[in-house]
Amino acid sequence: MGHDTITLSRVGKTFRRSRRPVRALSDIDLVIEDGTFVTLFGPSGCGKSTLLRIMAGLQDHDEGEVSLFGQTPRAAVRQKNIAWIPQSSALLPWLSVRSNAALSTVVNRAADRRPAGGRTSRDVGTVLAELGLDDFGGARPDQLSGGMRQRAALARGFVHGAPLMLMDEPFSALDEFTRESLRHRLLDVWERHRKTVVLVTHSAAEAVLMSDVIVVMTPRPGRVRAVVEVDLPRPRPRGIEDTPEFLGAVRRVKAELRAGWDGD
Ligand SMILES: Nc1ncnc2c1ncn2[C@@H]1O[C@H](COP(=O)(O)OP(=O)(O)OP(=O)(O)O)[C@@H](O)[C@H]1O
Repeated sequence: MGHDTITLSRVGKTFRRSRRPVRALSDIDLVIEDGTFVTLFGPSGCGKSTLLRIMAGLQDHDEGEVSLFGQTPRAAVRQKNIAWIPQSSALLPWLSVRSNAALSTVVNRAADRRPAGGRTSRDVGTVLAELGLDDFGGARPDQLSGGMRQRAALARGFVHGAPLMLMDEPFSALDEFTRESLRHRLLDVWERHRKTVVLVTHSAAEAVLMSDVIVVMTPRPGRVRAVVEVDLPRPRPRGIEDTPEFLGAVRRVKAELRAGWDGD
Protein backbone atom coordinates (compact mmCIF):
# COMPACT_ATOMS: atom_id res chain seq x y z
CA MET A 1 0.00 0.00 0.00
CA GLY A 2 1.00 3.59 -0.19
CA HIS A 3 2.31 3.49 -3.73
CA ASP A 4 0.60 5.68 -6.28
CA THR A 5 -2.14 3.90 -8.17
CA ILE A 6 -2.76 6.70 -10.62
CA THR A 7 -0.69 9.62 -11.81
CA LEU A 8 -1.81 12.18 -14.32
CA SER A 9 0.62 14.83 -15.40
CA ARG A 10 -0.20 17.83 -17.57
CA VAL A 11 -3.12 16.01 -19.15
CA GLY A 12 -4.99 18.01 -21.77
CA LYS A 13 -7.80 17.29 -24.19
CA THR A 14 -9.25 19.41 -26.99
CA PHE A 15 -12.28 18.32 -29.00
CA ARG A 16 -11.72 19.52 -32.55
CA ARG A 17 -14.67 18.10 -34.39
CA SER A 18 -16.59 21.38 -34.68
CA ARG A 19 -15.33 24.63 -36.20
CA ARG A 20 -14.63 26.02 -32.73
CA PRO A 21 -12.42 23.57 -30.83
CA VAL A 22 -13.46 22.88 -27.22
CA ARG A 23 -10.64 22.73 -24.72
CA ALA A 24 -12.22 20.21 -22.35
CA LEU A 25 -9.17 19.67 -20.10
CA SER A 26 -6.01 21.66 -19.50
CA ASP A 27 -2.93 20.91 -17.40
CA ILE A 28 -4.47 18.27 -15.15
CA ASP A 29 -2.00 17.06 -12.52
CA LEU A 30 -3.24 14.44 -10.08
CA VAL A 31 -1.81 11.72 -7.88
CA ILE A 32 -4.17 9.11 -6.41
CA GLU A 33 -2.94 6.63 -3.82
CA ASP A 34 -4.01 3.02 -3.56
CA GLY A 35 -7.27 2.47 -1.68
CA THR A 36 -8.39 6.10 -1.80
CA PHE A 37 -11.96 7.20 -2.54
CA VAL A 38 -11.67 10.20 -4.84
CA THR A 39 -14.42 12.31 -6.37
CA LEU A 40 -14.19 14.59 -9.38
CA PHE A 41 -16.52 17.45 -8.44
CA GLY A 42 -17.55 20.48 -10.44
CA PRO A 43 -20.26 22.10 -12.57
CA SER A 44 -21.50 20.85 -15.90
CA GLY A 45 -18.87 21.13 -18.62
CA CYS A 46 -15.76 21.20 -16.40
CA GLY A 47 -14.50 17.98 -17.97
CA LYS A 48 -15.24 15.45 -15.20
CA SER A 49 -16.65 12.82 -17.52
CA THR A 50 -13.95 13.40 -20.12
CA LEU A 51 -11.27 12.88 -17.47
CA LEU A 52 -12.94 9.72 -16.19
CA ARG A 53 -13.34 8.37 -19.72
CA ILE A 54 -9.65 9.02 -20.39
CA MET A 55 -8.76 7.00 -17.27
CA ALA A 56 -11.10 4.23 -18.44
CA GLY A 57 -9.41 4.04 -21.84
CA LEU A 58 -12.67 5.13 -23.53
CA GLN A 59 -11.28 8.44 -24.73
CA ASP A 60 -7.83 9.51 -25.92
CA HIS A 61 -6.05 12.50 -24.43
CA ASP A 62 -3.86 14.68 -26.60
CA GLU A 63 -1.44 16.11 -24.04
CA GLY A 64 0.40 14.76 -21.01
CA GLU A 65 0.70 11.35 -19.41
CA VAL A 66 -1.76 9.02 -17.67
CA SER A 67 -0.36 6.12 -15.70
CA LEU A 68 -2.53 3.53 -13.97
CA PHE A 69 -0.38 1.05 -12.04
CA GLY A 70 2.44 2.01 -14.40
CA GLN A 71 0.26 1.11 -17.39
CA THR A 72 -1.61 3.07 -20.03
CA PRO A 73 -5.40 3.08 -19.48
CA ARG A 74 -6.00 0.67 -22.38
CA ALA A 75 -3.39 -1.77 -21.05
CA ALA A 76 -4.93 -1.49 -17.57
CA VAL A 77 -8.36 -2.35 -19.03
CA ARG A 78 -6.92 -5.33 -20.91
CA GLN A 79 -5.32 -6.58 -17.69
CA LYS A 80 -8.67 -6.32 -15.91
CA ASN A 81 -7.41 -3.60 -13.58
CA ILE A 82 -10.39 -1.28 -14.14
CA ALA A 83 -14.11 -1.71 -13.47
CA TRP A 84 -16.41 0.83 -15.13
CA ILE A 85 -19.76 1.76 -13.53
CA PRO A 86 -21.85 3.91 -15.89
CA GLN A 87 -24.69 6.34 -15.13
CA SER A 88 -27.39 3.89 -16.10
CA SER A 89 -26.84 0.35 -14.93
CA ALA A 90 -26.22 -1.04 -18.45
CA LEU A 91 -27.31 -4.51 -17.36
CA LEU A 92 -28.07 -7.06 -20.07
CA PRO A 93 -31.89 -7.34 -19.96
CA TRP A 94 -32.06 -11.02 -20.90
CA LEU A 95 -29.73 -12.16 -18.11
CA SER A 96 -30.50 -12.61 -14.42
CA VAL A 97 -28.98 -10.30 -11.82
CA ARG A 98 -26.58 -13.08 -10.86
CA SER A 99 -25.45 -13.64 -14.45
CA ASN A 100 -25.08 -9.89 -15.01
CA ALA A 101 -22.95 -9.60 -11.87
CA ALA A 102 -20.84 -12.55 -13.00
CA LEU A 103 -20.44 -11.20 -16.52
CA SER A 104 -16.98 -9.77 -16.08
CA THR A 105 -15.68 -13.15 -14.96
CA VAL A 106 -16.89 -14.59 -18.29
CA VAL A 107 -16.02 -11.69 -20.59
CA ASN A 108 -12.59 -11.28 -19.07
CA ARG A 109 -11.61 -14.92 -18.97
CA ALA A 110 -8.56 -14.16 -21.12
CA ALA A 111 -7.42 -11.62 -18.56
CA ASP A 112 -7.61 -14.29 -15.86
CA ARG A 113 -4.60 -15.93 -17.44
CA ARG A 114 -2.47 -13.03 -16.32
CA PRO A 115 0.66 -13.77 -14.27
CA ALA A 116 0.67 -14.46 -10.54
CA GLY A 117 0.04 -11.34 -8.49
CA GLY A 118 -2.99 -10.45 -10.63
CA ARG A 119 -6.38 -9.87 -9.05
CA THR A 120 -9.02 -12.47 -8.43
CA SER A 121 -12.71 -12.06 -9.00
CA ARG A 122 -14.90 -11.89 -5.91
CA ASP A 123 -17.50 -14.51 -5.20
CA VAL A 124 -20.75 -13.42 -6.86
CA GLY A 125 -23.02 -14.60 -4.04
CA THR A 126 -21.01 -12.74 -1.41
CA VAL A 127 -21.09 -9.47 -3.30
CA LEU A 128 -24.83 -9.77 -4.06
CA ALA A 129 -25.45 -10.28 -0.33
CA GLU A 130 -23.29 -7.27 0.56
CA LEU A 131 -25.45 -5.18 -1.73
CA GLY A 132 -28.71 -6.59 -0.30
CA LEU A 133 -29.53 -8.47 -3.51
CA ASP A 134 -29.26 -12.06 -2.24
CA ASP A 135 -32.99 -12.67 -2.81
CA PHE A 136 -32.90 -11.22 -6.33
CA GLY A 137 -30.11 -13.19 -7.98
CA GLY A 138 -32.63 -14.94 -10.23
CA ALA A 139 -34.56 -11.80 -11.17
CA ARG A 140 -34.19 -10.07 -14.52
CA PRO A 141 -33.30 -6.35 -14.58
CA ASP A 142 -36.81 -5.28 -15.67
CA GLN A 143 -38.19 -6.86 -12.49
CA LEU A 144 -36.08 -4.53 -10.31
CA SER A 145 -36.46 -0.92 -9.18
CA GLY A 146 -33.97 1.66 -10.50
CA GLY A 147 -32.08 1.61 -7.21
CA MET A 148 -31.81 -2.18 -7.27
CA ARG A 149 -30.60 -2.12 -10.86
CA GLN A 150 -27.87 0.31 -9.88
CA ARG A 151 -26.96 -1.93 -6.93
CA ALA A 152 -26.66 -4.82 -9.40
CA ALA A 153 -24.34 -2.66 -11.52
CA LEU A 154 -22.22 -1.97 -8.43
CA ALA A 155 -22.20 -5.71 -7.69
CA ARG A 156 -20.88 -6.37 -11.18
CA GLY A 157 -18.13 -3.82 -10.52
CA PHE A 158 -17.08 -5.39 -7.21
CA VAL A 159 -17.27 -8.93 -8.59
CA HIS A 160 -15.00 -7.83 -11.42
CA GLY A 161 -12.15 -7.81 -8.89
CA ALA A 162 -10.37 -4.83 -10.43
CA PRO A 163 -8.37 -2.67 -7.99
CA LEU A 164 -9.68 0.54 -9.59
CA MET A 165 -13.38 1.37 -9.97
CA LEU A 166 -14.44 4.32 -12.10
CA MET A 167 -18.00 5.57 -11.53
CA ASP A 168 -19.67 8.16 -13.73
CA GLU A 169 -22.47 9.71 -11.65
CA PRO A 170 -23.80 6.29 -10.70
CA PHE A 171 -26.77 7.66 -8.71
CA SER A 172 -27.85 10.56 -10.92
CA ALA A 173 -30.86 8.81 -12.45
CA LEU A 174 -32.34 7.95 -9.02
CA ASP A 175 -34.69 9.87 -6.73
CA GLU A 176 -33.14 11.66 -3.76
CA PHE A 177 -34.32 9.11 -1.17
CA THR A 178 -32.93 6.12 -3.09
CA ARG A 179 -29.74 8.02 -3.86
CA GLU A 180 -29.09 8.73 -0.17
CA SER A 181 -29.51 5.14 0.91
CA LEU A 182 -27.41 3.90 -2.01
CA ARG A 183 -24.54 6.22 -1.11
CA HIS A 184 -24.35 4.61 2.33
CA ARG A 185 -24.75 1.14 0.83
CA LEU A 186 -21.80 1.79 -1.47
CA LEU A 187 -19.75 3.09 1.48
CA ASP A 188 -20.50 -0.09 3.47
CA VAL A 189 -19.33 -2.32 0.63
CA TRP A 190 -16.33 -0.10 -0.09
CA GLU A 191 -15.23 -0.40 3.57
CA ARG A 192 -14.96 -4.17 3.05
CA HIS A 193 -13.12 -4.02 -0.26
CA ARG A 194 -11.18 -0.74 0.04
CA LYS A 195 -10.57 -0.41 -3.67
CA THR A 196 -9.42 2.78 -5.29
CA VAL A 197 -12.54 4.59 -6.51
CA VAL A 198 -12.84 7.64 -8.73
CA LEU A 199 -16.42 8.90 -8.79
CA VAL A 200 -17.85 11.80 -10.80
CA THR A 201 -20.50 13.98 -9.16
CA HIS A 202 -21.86 17.49 -9.18
CA SER A 203 -23.21 17.19 -5.66
CA ALA A 204 -20.94 18.71 -2.99
CA ALA A 205 -22.72 16.69 -0.29
CA GLU A 206 -22.16 13.45 -2.18
CA ALA A 207 -18.49 14.34 -2.69
CA VAL A 208 -17.96 15.03 1.02
CA LEU A 209 -19.88 11.97 2.19
CA MET A 210 -18.04 9.51 -0.01
CA SER A 211 -14.51 10.82 -0.39
CA ASP A 212 -11.11 10.93 1.14
CA VAL A 213 -10.11 13.44 -1.51
CA ILE A 214 -12.24 15.82 -3.59
CA VAL A 215 -10.85 17.15 -6.85
CA VAL A 216 -12.64 20.48 -7.41
CA MET A 217 -12.79 21.28 -11.14
CA THR A 218 -13.77 24.46 -13.01
CA PRO A 219 -14.79 24.83 -16.67
CA ARG A 220 -13.52 26.64 -19.80
CA PRO A 221 -11.04 25.12 -19.91
CA GLY A 222 -11.51 22.20 -17.51
CA ARG A 223 -8.91 22.55 -14.78
CA VAL A 224 -8.25 21.30 -11.27
CA ARG A 225 -9.05 24.23 -9.04
CA ALA A 226 -8.24 22.55 -5.69
CA VAL A 227 -7.66 19.16 -4.14
CA VAL A 228 -9.52 19.02 -0.82
CA GLU A 229 -8.88 16.30 1.77
CA VAL A 230 -11.97 15.29 3.72
CA ASP A 231 -11.15 14.93 7.39
CA LEU A 232 -14.21 12.97 8.57
CA PRO A 233 -14.20 9.62 10.40
CA ARG A 234 -14.40 6.29 8.56
CA PRO A 235 -16.64 4.41 8.44
CA ARG A 236 -18.94 7.38 7.82
CA PRO A 237 -21.89 6.90 10.16
CA ARG A 238 -25.48 7.30 8.98
CA GLY A 239 -26.67 10.78 9.90
CA ILE A 240 -23.19 12.30 9.48
CA GLU A 241 -24.78 14.58 6.86
CA ASP A 242 -26.40 16.59 9.67
CA THR A 243 -23.25 17.23 11.73
CA PRO A 244 -21.53 20.65 11.80
CA GLU A 245 -18.26 19.06 10.64
CA PHE A 246 -19.95 17.64 7.55
CA LEU A 247 -21.76 20.87 6.72
CA GLY A 248 -18.52 22.80 7.23
CA ALA A 249 -16.74 20.53 4.75
CA VAL A 250 -19.54 21.03 2.19
CA ARG A 251 -19.22 24.81 2.63
CA ARG A 252 -15.43 24.63 2.13
CA VAL A 253 -15.75 22.63 -1.08
CA LYS A 254 -18.40 24.99 -2.46
CA ALA A 255 -16.23 27.99 -1.55
CA GLU A 256 -13.30 26.48 -3.50
CA LEU A 257 -15.56 26.10 -6.50
CA ARG A 258 -16.89 29.66 -6.26
CA ALA A 259 -13.37 31.06 -5.89
CA GLY A 260 -12.42 29.58 -9.27
CA TRP A 261 -15.67 29.99 -11.17
CA ASP A 262 -18.15 32.83 -11.46
CA GLY A 263 -21.05 30.45 -11.95
CA ASP A 264 -22.28 31.40 -15.41
N1 LIG B 1 -17.33 14.06 -27.81
C1 LIG B 1 -17.27 15.39 -27.64
N2 LIG B 1 -17.17 16.22 -28.71
C2 LIG B 1 -17.07 17.56 -28.55
N3 LIG B 1 -17.09 18.18 -27.34
C3 LIG B 1 -17.19 17.42 -26.24
C4 LIG B 1 -17.29 15.97 -26.33
N4 LIG B 1 -17.38 15.47 -25.07
C5 LIG B 1 -17.34 16.55 -24.23
N5 LIG B 1 -17.23 17.71 -24.93
C6 LIG B 1 -17.13 19.06 -24.36
O1 LIG B 1 -16.07 19.06 -23.41
C7 LIG B 1 -16.42 19.82 -22.26
C8 LIG B 1 -16.35 18.92 -21.03
O2 LIG B 1 -17.40 17.95 -21.11
P1 LIG B 1 -17.64 16.82 -19.98
O3 LIG B 1 -18.82 16.03 -20.41
O4 LIG B 1 -16.38 16.11 -19.74
O5 LIG B 1 -17.99 17.71 -18.72
P2 LIG B 1 -18.67 17.26 -17.34
O6 LIG B 1 -18.01 18.06 -16.29
O7 LIG B 1 -18.64 15.80 -17.22
O8 LIG B 1 -20.15 17.78 -17.55
P3 LIG B 1 -21.55 17.11 -17.06
O9 LIG B 1 -21.55 17.26 -15.56
O10 LIG B 1 -22.58 17.97 -17.72
O11 LIG B 1 -21.55 15.70 -17.53
C9 LIG B 1 -17.80 20.39 -22.52
O12 LIG B 1 -17.66 21.70 -23.03
C10 LIG B 1 -18.36 19.46 -23.58
O13 LIG B 1 -19.29 20.14 -24.40
